[in-house]
Amino acid sequence: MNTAPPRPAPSEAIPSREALAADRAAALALTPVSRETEARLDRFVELLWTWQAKTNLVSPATLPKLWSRHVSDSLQLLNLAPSAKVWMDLGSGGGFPGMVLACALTETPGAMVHLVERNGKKAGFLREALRVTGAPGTVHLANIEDTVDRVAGPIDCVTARAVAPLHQLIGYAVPLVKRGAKALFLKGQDVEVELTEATKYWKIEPRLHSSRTGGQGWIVEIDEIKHRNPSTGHDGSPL
Ligand SMILES: C[S@@+](CC[C@H](N)C(=O)[O-])C[C@H]1O[C@@H](n2cnc3c(N)ncnc32)[C@H](O)[C@@H]1O
Repeated sequence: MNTAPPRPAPSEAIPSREALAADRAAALALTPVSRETEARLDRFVELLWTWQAKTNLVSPATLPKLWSRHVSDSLQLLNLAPSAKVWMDLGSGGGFPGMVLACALTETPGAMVHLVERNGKKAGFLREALRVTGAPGTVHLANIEDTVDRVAGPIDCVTARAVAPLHQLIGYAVPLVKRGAKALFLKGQDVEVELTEATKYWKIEPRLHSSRTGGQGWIVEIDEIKHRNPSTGHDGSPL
């Protein structure tokens, strides 16, 4: 088990090794994975600690609960799409949920996670994370809008966390969902407000799942999307 001490910015509180280990244990009890996946996640988390000192990959305030707030939050998606092999994560940032999913799917034949990120430093981190973990993924250093239509082959599941309002995410996901993908969007406590806004533009029948990692989080699951008004743009906004 690796609980490498973090190298936080000077203003950040340094969590103790014990606190980090306890959070890791609690997270893995909530969302269990194989020993091999645990080892890959340890390598990923260690790399994230190292890079976090120079690139802001996650909110510093969440670092003491990195495993429960970020790793478990990502892993919980696997139960909602147990047979999905090819995933696309929009706006992957520091790798949540996409990089964690790639770590968990490494032993699954045919698995592939497309990580879409327009920030060069973060895309560099994601490439390095794929290298050190050996997880099956590919990084698209690009805008989501330019990528969703261009990736060939089937996508089973499209994900996003903390990237854009729901109506915009739905607009991004339309080409993928039309090709058969399931959308799983991690959202916070304002999910109802976001859903109300989204249904102005899109005909959807979302299923809402309460986050297993506690807090006020939700997962919005969508299998079908139709334009409510054909004269709307890619993100659902009026043309
Ligand atoms: C707040 S971060 C969240 C990162 C990660 N999903 C997470 O939950 O930790 C949002 C990320 O999405 C990326 N992003 C936002 N809009 C994007 C777009 N249109 N195309 C590509 N990347 C985008 C940003 O560069 C940033 O890294």
